Amino acid sequence: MKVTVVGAGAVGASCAEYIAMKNFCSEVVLVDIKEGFAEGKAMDLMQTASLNGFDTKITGTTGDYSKTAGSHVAVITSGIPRKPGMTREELIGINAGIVKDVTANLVKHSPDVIIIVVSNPMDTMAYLVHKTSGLPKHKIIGMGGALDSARFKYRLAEALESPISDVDGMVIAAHSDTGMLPLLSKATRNGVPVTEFLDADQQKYVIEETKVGGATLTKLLGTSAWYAPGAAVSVMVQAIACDQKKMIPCSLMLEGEYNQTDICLGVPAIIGKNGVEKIVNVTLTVEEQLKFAEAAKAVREVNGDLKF
Ligand SMILES: O=C(O)C[C@H](O)C(=O)O
Repeated sequence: MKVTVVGAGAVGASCAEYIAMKNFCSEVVLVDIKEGFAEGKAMDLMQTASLNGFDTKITGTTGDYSKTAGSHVAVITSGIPRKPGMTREELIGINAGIVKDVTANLVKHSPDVIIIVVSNPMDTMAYLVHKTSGLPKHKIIGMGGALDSARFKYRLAEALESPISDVDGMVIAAHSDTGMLPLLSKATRNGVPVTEFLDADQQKYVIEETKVGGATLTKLLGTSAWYAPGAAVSVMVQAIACDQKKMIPCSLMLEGEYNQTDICLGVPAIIGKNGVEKIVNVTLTVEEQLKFAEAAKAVREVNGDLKF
């Protein structure tokens, strides 16, 4: 299994590192436009191989996409991250052009590739890849839900004062500060609804902190996060590489599911060797349905700024 990660910045390098550490891929190719940067990151990571006990070969290239030929999966992290005070949506002007070019280069050299989109605004960038790549829809997956769900579980465990391994929960809808929909109604602590443990204020805290999870880190770090995004990507790539049929919330092109059409939004899906094996229809409460529709409206407005 050959995986390409485009963008060797903090997020891309973190993706490559976690993928390699899990030792399920033969090769990871890092691509960057900054001269020598991807090669340097690849070499540094390879020098951890004997220390960390992995056999994945990591190589780097400065923009030579011929080196990515035959990739089964490609991860797009390219573009600029947000700065404190910015929304993800504000990045569309610069990132759309970059994501479009990267997609064309990837598909040219790996026509059967499965693309995982990380660049922001992620739901809109995933939509752009659908509109420009020519790939079938099961091969384009936006990374947001896996990350947002991990942040939800972190906040749930914090409020419950429980180990994270006791907690399960999922975030769907948009990967944005306002459009995320943490499904509190379905979150559990060892099978028991978390609503039986948390009062209204605690529930509100968990939901609000989850939604601004990325913004909180951006404020603390001065740029956006990388460890959890990298780990989330590695879980998705592993689900594909090992045909795990794992249920992961991802930003997918909807054609009627959740009452939406022609839009990429976060929904639970079974991820396996073909990419998206199946979208899972979860019954939402009326309030959740309304929030999902509101998130869709906002993403649609951002999508309207795209030029193909
Ligand atoms: O928050 C960001 O801008 C980056 C990423 O989408 C994240 O959620 O960490």
